[in-house]
Amino acid sequence: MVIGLTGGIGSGKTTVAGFFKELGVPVYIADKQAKELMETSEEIRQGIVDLLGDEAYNGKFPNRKFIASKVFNNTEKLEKLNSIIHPAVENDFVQWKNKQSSAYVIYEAAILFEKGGYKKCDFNILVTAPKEDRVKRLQKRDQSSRDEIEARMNHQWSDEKKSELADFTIENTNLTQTKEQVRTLHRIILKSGKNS
Ligand SMILES: CC(C)(COP(=O)(O)OP(=O)(O)OC[C@H]1O[C@@H](n2cnc3c(N)ncnc32)[C@H](O)[C@@H]1O)[C@@H](O)C(=O)NCCC(=O)NCCS
Ligand SMILES: Nc1ncnc2c1ncn2[C@@H]1O[C@H](COP(=O)(O)OP(=O)(O)OP(=O)(O)O)[C@@H](O)[C@H]1O
Repeated sequence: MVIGLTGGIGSGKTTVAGFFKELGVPVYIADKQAKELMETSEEIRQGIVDLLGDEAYNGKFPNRKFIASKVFNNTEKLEKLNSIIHPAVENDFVQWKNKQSSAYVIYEAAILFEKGGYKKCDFNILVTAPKEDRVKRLQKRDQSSRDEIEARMNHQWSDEKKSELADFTIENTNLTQTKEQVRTLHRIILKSGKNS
């Protein structure tokens, strides 16, 4: 069974994924794997250089700040970048999933709904948090500017739109309450797996 986990930038999806991991659930973080594939796949490197120019890479390492500056204010380029990276991430996930022997796994991806990945998941969890909380968290975590954060938010659906597709929504403001909701969800998912 695959449980999709998503949420807007800074909502706390990776934090929630960590709570599932503490319960022994295998977790696949799409962002993290995308980063790894960008460093190891020559096909991806060449595709990005063809799209954005030689400045996109320093040797085998992507220049993430440069790439971000080129795509988060250019929908066409972002879509092209996604088309280069996402298929490789999806293929990598399937190979990883086939090696897991647990009752279910978590697939954490920032744009699960936007890109349709939720249709391949048995249940989908949305993590939300007030926009200002998210902006403050990211300014603290990444020293990002408000403009940089909002440029990314502009390429992500609103929480309202995502919540129409989510099977469960975690309002992640208080970490203790969030952790309790994860425990509850864990018990429900295990029980649902027993009946199927
Ligand atoms: C443009 C890149 C190089 C910027 O890297 P950087 O280290 O600055 O950001 P990072 O990858 O950590 O992303 C931070 C957050 O930005 C948002 N974000 C990332 N990619 C996208 C996207 N394609 N669409 C909308 N939001 C995105 C997410 O909320 C993500 O959690 C990187 O985001 C990227 O390659 N994105 C395209 C591939 C992708 O979609 N990756 C994420 C899921 S597989
Ligand atoms: N409820 C909370 N209260 C305070 N800080 C939080 C809370 N949840 C998460 N954080 C912090 O906010 C930051 C963003 O959280 P996290 O990385 O889990 O979000 P994310 O949705 O995965 O972000 P991104 O889309 O950038 O990957 C982190 O520094 C995290 O420690």
